[in-house]
Amino acid sequence: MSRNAPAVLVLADGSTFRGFSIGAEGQTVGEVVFNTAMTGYQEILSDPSYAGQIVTLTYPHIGNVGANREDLESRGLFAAGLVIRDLPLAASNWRKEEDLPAYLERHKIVAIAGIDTRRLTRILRSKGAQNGVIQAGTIDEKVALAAAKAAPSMAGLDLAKVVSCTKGYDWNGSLWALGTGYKPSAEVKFHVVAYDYGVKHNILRNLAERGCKVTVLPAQATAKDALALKPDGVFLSNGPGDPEPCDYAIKAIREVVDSGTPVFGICLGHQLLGLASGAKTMKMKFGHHGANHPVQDLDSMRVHITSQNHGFAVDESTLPKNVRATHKSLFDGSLQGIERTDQPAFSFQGHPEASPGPHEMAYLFDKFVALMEKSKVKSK
Ligand SMILES: NC(=O)CC[C@H](N)C(=O)O
Repeated sequence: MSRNAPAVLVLADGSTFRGFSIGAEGQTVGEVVFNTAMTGYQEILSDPSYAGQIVTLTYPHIGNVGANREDLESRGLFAAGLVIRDLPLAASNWRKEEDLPAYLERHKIVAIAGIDTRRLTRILRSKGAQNGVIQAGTIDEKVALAAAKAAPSMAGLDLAKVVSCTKGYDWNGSLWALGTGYKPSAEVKFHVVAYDYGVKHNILRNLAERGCKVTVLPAQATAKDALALKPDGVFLSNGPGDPEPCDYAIKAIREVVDSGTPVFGICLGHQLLGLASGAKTMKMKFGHHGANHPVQDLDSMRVHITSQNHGFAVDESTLPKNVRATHKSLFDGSLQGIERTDQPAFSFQGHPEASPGPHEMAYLFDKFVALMEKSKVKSK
């Protein structure tokens, strides 16, 4: 498609934004959310948790560094669409392989630039996340509005099993470093089974960096499948959609936790651990999507700046007696972390793996390793 073809974003409430296309031609439908991270558009686009969502980036200049093969967080791009204010004329970076529009087109992502993302963000913030449609190339705003109105709500959608791997595999490779790129996995000390509900690769790299051999299993693997591998710990990944309909995962997690195996969950994995422990989850108004969210660790009372991407949350008022709150968002007071008091299981709502974002929560990976160490010693 010719660059600068017309494009439109229409929200279900009728709000219409006219701009130009910077990606594939066609129409895309999704829940429109905004992300305030100033860097990391490639990691965001390739985070499977964004399946079914059109992402608006509030930082105004997107595309400055182009795209490369290294900054992928999964096997491809998962966001349903991209909305930005301004695409710089030139992209430049020593790792750049192509520019953002070519990258979006190749991955068939419909994307719009040149709209007032501040107006859009204010609508999403005051009314809440809502469905929307981007059309690029051929425009029919009436059709776009009808499609936005007809799109299903994110509440009630099980997308984890849709994006998950279909076959288990062994993960290889640890964190990226300047000069070396991705390092090989560290010497193996633990075996972790990771449930893939839409896992981000930097989580697996963080585990490998700490001496974990990681076996990734599909979302619908049973507890028996996981425990048959005799893991030192089980990891529950991030992922898209509503956690509540994922009954297969909730059942498996309950059984894994009851076995006494150390468990660590991130984002969707955190919400699923909450549900498996008897708590309830709820849909938030516009969620948390960004890389600068203050979260307080309720044990140390320290405040950490964190990476976030979620539209659902565990409802703190529903926590049963054997679950305690460990972290809290200082933006809205919502629950950010939990820990079981009767089993070695804990979880975090934000993203300790960053990618993009600050690394201040990486201590949670160390906590998981310490739990595995302790339970290894106990079972000897
Ligand atoms: N990043 C995630 O794992 C997101 C979890 C869930 N889909 C939510 O929106 O809350």
